[in-house]
Amino acid sequence: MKTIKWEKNHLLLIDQRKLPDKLEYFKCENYKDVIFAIKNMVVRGAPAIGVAAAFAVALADLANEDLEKAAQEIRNSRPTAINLQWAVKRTLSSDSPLEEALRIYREDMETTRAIGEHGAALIDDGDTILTHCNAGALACVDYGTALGVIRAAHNKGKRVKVFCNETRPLGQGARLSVWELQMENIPVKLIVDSASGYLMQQGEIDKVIIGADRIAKGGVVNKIGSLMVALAAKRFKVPFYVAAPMSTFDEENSIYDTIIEERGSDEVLYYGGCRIAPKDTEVFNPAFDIVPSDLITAIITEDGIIDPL
Ligand SMILES: CSC[C@@H](O)[C@@H](O)C(=O)COP(=O)(O)O
Repeated sequence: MKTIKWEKNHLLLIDQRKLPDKLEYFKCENYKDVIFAIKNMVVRGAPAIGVAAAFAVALADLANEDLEKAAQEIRNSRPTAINLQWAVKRTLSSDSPLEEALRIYREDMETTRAIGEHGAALIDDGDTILTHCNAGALACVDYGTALGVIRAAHNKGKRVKVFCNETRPLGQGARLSVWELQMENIPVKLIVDSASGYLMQQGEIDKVIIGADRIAKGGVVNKIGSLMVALAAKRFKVPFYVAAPMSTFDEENSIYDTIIEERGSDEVLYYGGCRIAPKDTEVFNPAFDIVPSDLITAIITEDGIIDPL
């Protein structure tokens, strides 16, 4: 299964808004369709957003659009995952944006497998692993980063079990990670986000593995709730790993310079289509948080396992 497919002159994206009930592709015929898909989370997850953005530049180029203007609009579609900026820069500075987008696409598949290989060495037979959000095949072209490590360990015959945080407000853990792991026959249990500290206190979790939207000096930015998981992991001495490609590294800025995306209030006010708070409730809905380096055991990349910056 591929999350992203290029077909001759258009892009197909698994429509992640519809999972787990329906597996459908969303067709992007021009760069504005891709921007819509990124903003509305048809496609989400840092590496997948990067690959989609690369094809958005390619689509703009094929349609003879003003490339600088299109690139700026694509860059602005979501602010936090640095893979998006990285992919736009690469395709824009290439002589053939389509060739470059296809290269980024192929590299993503190689990278996630290399992350899986390196990370699987850290997993012991019988481990129970906690993950947050979805850093799986659906967040990349395929295979995944954090879930790629789990997939690789499972494929090597290690018996692993997974707890998925549901990941409020949009439920990437419940809707996407559980779905992916079930398809791979990897034992998985869903928990509410606030249960993960209790599980660690009870000694039920051997390792935490999450993905990243940005890694820079000082720490890692990832889905809101990652910081609370990391704090509990430190308190209960559970190793806390981040799995991500080198394209997620921001070498120029401090992690505290990252723009943390704020999303709309309806994501919090409604649950499964039902309003769960009084009308006119004020909401603050940051989509990401910052895990400081001292809470991170190691970062798993395609180049090997490294210390946090
Ligand atoms: C390999 S994906 C890593 C991160 O991008 C992922 O954990 C995450 O935070 C995704 O957030 P999302 O808002 O769903 O795009």
